[in-house]
Amino acid sequence: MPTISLNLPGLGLKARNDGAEAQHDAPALPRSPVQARQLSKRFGANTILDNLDLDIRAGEFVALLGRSGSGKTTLLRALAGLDRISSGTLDVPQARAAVFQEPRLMPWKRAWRNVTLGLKIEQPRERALAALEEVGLAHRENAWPSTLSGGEAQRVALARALVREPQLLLLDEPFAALDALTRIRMHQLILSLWRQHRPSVLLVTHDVDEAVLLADRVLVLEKGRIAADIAITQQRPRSADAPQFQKVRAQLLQLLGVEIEAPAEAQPEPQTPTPIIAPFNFSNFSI
Ligand SMILES: Nc1ncnc2c1ncn2[C@@H]1O[C@H](COP(=O)(O)OP(=O)(O)OP(=O)(O)O)[C@@H](O)[C@H]1O
Repeated sequence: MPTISLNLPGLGLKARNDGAEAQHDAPALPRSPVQARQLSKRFGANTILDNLDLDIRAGEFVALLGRSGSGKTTLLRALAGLDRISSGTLDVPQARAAVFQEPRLMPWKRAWRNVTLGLKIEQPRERALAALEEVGLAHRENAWPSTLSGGEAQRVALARALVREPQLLLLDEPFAALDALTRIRMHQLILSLWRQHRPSVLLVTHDVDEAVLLADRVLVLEKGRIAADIAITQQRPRSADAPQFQKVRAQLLQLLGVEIEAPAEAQPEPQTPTPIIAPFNFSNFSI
């Protein structure tokens, strides 16, 4: 007689129809909304993603690091449904939205119209305004994209993502083109929006500090697969000066192939006077 297993989530019960006793297991975890199995992506003869497995849990903030050309954007585009995968399986929520390095606003549409662009929804203006309000830009609803600063334009792009009420928010280096101060403000904004709406987030970044500052988990992509998966347990708000932060940063830099010299004070005293070289400053270090 064939065995049919019926998983009853949350009960840890397996019902079988083969007469055997029901087993009591550990409670089943809810299924991850993002699941990639044996996912491969090839461009011609080049295999960029190679039988990659990935899970992102509901409401989880995951950052993805990797050397240039390792396939981060390729993975993000596959998750966004912008590119087809070559083989494997990929489950993603229908409600997903992406924000890229450049805001990609239509220059001939006012800010609020950019927010609801392509959406068939009731009361689009009110919905756009509410989303702009969330990113602190309600007062610029009628602005043309050319009159917005880089940070403002990126916030309109975020509002455009929010209005779609995504279960999965894909961020491809959205802060990379911004000045340092605006980037700090954007970090705060993205965390507060994430707390409020709790989508699953995948943030592609080159900035190790940004990854450790924001994410629950940092992944490193290498040779087409997830080569490292590091949980960040430090409580938010996180300080880059905390030993915990520095330890993870050093670990990630090492995984990314960045040689780190021991801090100057750990070096033995030189016998003869040597020119003073400022210690390497890790803050905002990016690859
Ligand atoms: N449409 C395409 N056709 C052919 N090759 C592509 C295409 N898109 C990406 N690639 C190649 O796939 C590889 C990975 O590119 P991808 O942009 O995903 O890397 P990345 O990790 O995001 O890089 P970076 O950090 O520099 O942005 C690169 O070698 C790139 O040239």
